[in-house]
Amino acid sequence: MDMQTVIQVSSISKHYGANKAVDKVSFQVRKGELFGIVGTNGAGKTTLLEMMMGLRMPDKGAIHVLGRDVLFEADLLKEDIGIHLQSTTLIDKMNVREALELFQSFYKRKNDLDMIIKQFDLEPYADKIVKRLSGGWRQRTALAIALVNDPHIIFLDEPTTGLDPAAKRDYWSLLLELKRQGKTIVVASHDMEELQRNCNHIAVMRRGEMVACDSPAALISNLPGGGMTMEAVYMHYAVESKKDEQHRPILITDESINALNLLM
Ligand SMILES: Nc1ncnc2c1ncn2[C@@H]1O[C@H](COP(=O)(O)OP(=O)(O)OP(=O)(O)O)[C@@H](O)[C@H]1O
Repeated sequence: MDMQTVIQVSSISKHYGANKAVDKVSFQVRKGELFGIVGTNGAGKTTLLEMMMGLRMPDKGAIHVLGRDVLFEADLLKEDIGIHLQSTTLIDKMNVREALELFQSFYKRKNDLDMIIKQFDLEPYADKIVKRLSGGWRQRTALAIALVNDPHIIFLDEPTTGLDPAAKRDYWSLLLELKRQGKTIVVASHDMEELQRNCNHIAVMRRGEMVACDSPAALISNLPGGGMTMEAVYMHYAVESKKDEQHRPILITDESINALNLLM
């Protein structure tokens, strides 16, 4: 791992029975990068992200984040990373400031909350109940929460899902500002245009495998059939063709055996 590499993922796998949620995936993320992960639903993005955060353990392979071996030092790592809540249900009944204070109490290193509130333009909302905020402001609050421990790396799992285009754009400009401040950001997302514009590298997942990983420009220029956008890259690598589906192995599960027994 060279000086600039802050995440090193080495041939990690996580299988749930016969389902290869993540299969032999390797890549690295450098300091200050905005690193994107794309893939269809169920491609393994969340499993991959949560293994990097130390929330799920791989069956095989190794992950080093900020020089720590995640398999053995997940507790120590938590101090240095920011975790973005996928759902705000947990904090729905609190006001914005209370939610930030609660999450800050979990960490030893503490960022200045007033500064975070100001940076995110949350001043008018600080005393408002999270549940009553619009989707965009709730996601902004969730991002602010990810910063309460002044982390080096922020992990985000589809943070803009369900937001309108203006709120999405605002959210991405916040991410760019954090990148400018030197934060490393790893984000699973379906916002192809924003990913193309803003990411240094993007990993494309399909059925647990990483089928491509490069800069958006390289991914686009290496498209065999041509194409000008990340959307085309996504359609080429991430979306299964009818032919792939025909070759997909049939999983024999207890449920399918029971169903067959019922038919016979
Ligand atoms: N805890 C679990 N137990 C069993 N199977 C799981 C578990 N978590 C994920 N899976 C399976 O692993 C595969 C990858 O799931 P994962 O949630 O990582 O995909 P994803 O790309 O994040 O999808 P989405 O965009 O829908 O969140 C899916 O087939 C999913 O059903």
